Amino acid sequence: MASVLSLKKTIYLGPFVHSQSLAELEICTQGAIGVDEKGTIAFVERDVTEAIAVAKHEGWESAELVRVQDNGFFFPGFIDTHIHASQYPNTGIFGKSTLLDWLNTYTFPLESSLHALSRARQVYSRVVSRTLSHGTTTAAYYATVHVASTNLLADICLAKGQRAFVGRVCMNTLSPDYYRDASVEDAVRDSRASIDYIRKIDPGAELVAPIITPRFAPSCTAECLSALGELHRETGVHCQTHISENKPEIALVKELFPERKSYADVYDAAGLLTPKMILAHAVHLTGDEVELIKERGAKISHCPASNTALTSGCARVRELIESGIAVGLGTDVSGGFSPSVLEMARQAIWVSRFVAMNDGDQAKLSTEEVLYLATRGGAKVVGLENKIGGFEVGMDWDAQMIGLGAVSESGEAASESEDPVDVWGWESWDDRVAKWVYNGDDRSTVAVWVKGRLVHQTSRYQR
Ligand SMILES: O=c1[nH]c(=O)c2nc[nH]c2[nH]1
Ligand SMILES: [Zn+2]
Repeated sequence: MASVLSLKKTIYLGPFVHSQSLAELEICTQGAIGVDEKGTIAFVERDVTEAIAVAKHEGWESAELVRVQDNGFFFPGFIDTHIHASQYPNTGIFGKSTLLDWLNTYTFPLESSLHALSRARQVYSRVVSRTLSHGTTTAAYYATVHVASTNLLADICLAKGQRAFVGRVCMNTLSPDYYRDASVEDAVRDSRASIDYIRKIDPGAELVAPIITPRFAPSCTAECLSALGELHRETGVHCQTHISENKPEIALVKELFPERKSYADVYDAAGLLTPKMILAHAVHLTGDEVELIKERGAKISHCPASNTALTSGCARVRELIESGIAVGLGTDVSGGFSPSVLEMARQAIWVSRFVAMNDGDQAKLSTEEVLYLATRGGAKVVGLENKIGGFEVGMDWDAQMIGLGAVSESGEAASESEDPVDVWGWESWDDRVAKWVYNGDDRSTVAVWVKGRLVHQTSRYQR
């Protein structure tokens, strides 16, 4: 990884957009954001000329200047709160399956094949590059049960400069013979080995941190969940798992854990329902479970594309948000078919419309709201809300430069790039942002920074 000390003071000039609250975006059309040698935001100026922005800040006279290109704006990096790095080759491959048969048919065979480090390297290099190209600056990754390849994923995130939580998957029951933990002791020993390794390569968790990862209740015995709960208590490491994704899964949990009041209670009894737990899906939670999750301070990753692809259901995101639970977005590759959080923002909007068709208009999520979930909401879910998700003094410069294609008076695109968004010049800024949300893709992501380091750029990016 390039040393952060090699960064130069840089002023990012031009429009910027970020969330101020769930419903409110700040759109500053003439901004100047100063980022110091450590990649931290030192100042945020609004409505100033370039010359004034530079002159106002002593010691910044020779700072590098990076200007927004192509009719665009700076936007905080996206946070993918739930993604299976190991499933990336299967994106789009799910047929008509639902969760439990999808796992056996498509997922376990692929994951088990990543014990081969050469294959793991190929898959993990690609998924980290691809998610960076879509503006994902932070990801909460599931790897596989294999320690060496899980550790390799952490190495790759660090080398490519992506902020990440990397989890070695635990599964000691109801799993295929060829892909499982042989015992609770193995699950704990191997989780610990991966935690130790990741803490060694990035001791201050500047970029990469471990995350304890029981796959989900059906694939872990009560003893295994409790042992992982104890490991969580002992190490203070974050946790991630799945909850209430589809109805047969919930019925199975009831059958496997008859003594527990609910699916959420299974995790609570194991000491896993804490403020550092990320629960993916949460489609069919009962009111009591929502209350329990809220009380414990656990977080939720909403995975709209996956929930639709595997016909799991439509999560009632408005209710979750209104209950006070922190919610972010997850691609859930490869239940989800796309590694793009922007696509998840769109999918979250669509799913909320389907909920609204039954429950009423208050269920609808707005463009502003899904952008909040993709950034500030996600930051809360991974416990980094003071560091990432917005443009505030003291936060890290985890950002993307968005470019939109200008159309000239003759009707031709001003640049030769095949930009997916045409801007005519007569749109309001709110409309430009909406056009990006509905039409943008990785071609709109001109450049991406994590902690001030340039980690992705397209040929359009010029310094
Ligand atoms: O969407 C999902 N993807 C998975 O890999 C998985 N494992 C358990 N439950 C799961 N749900
Ligand atoms: Zn998942």
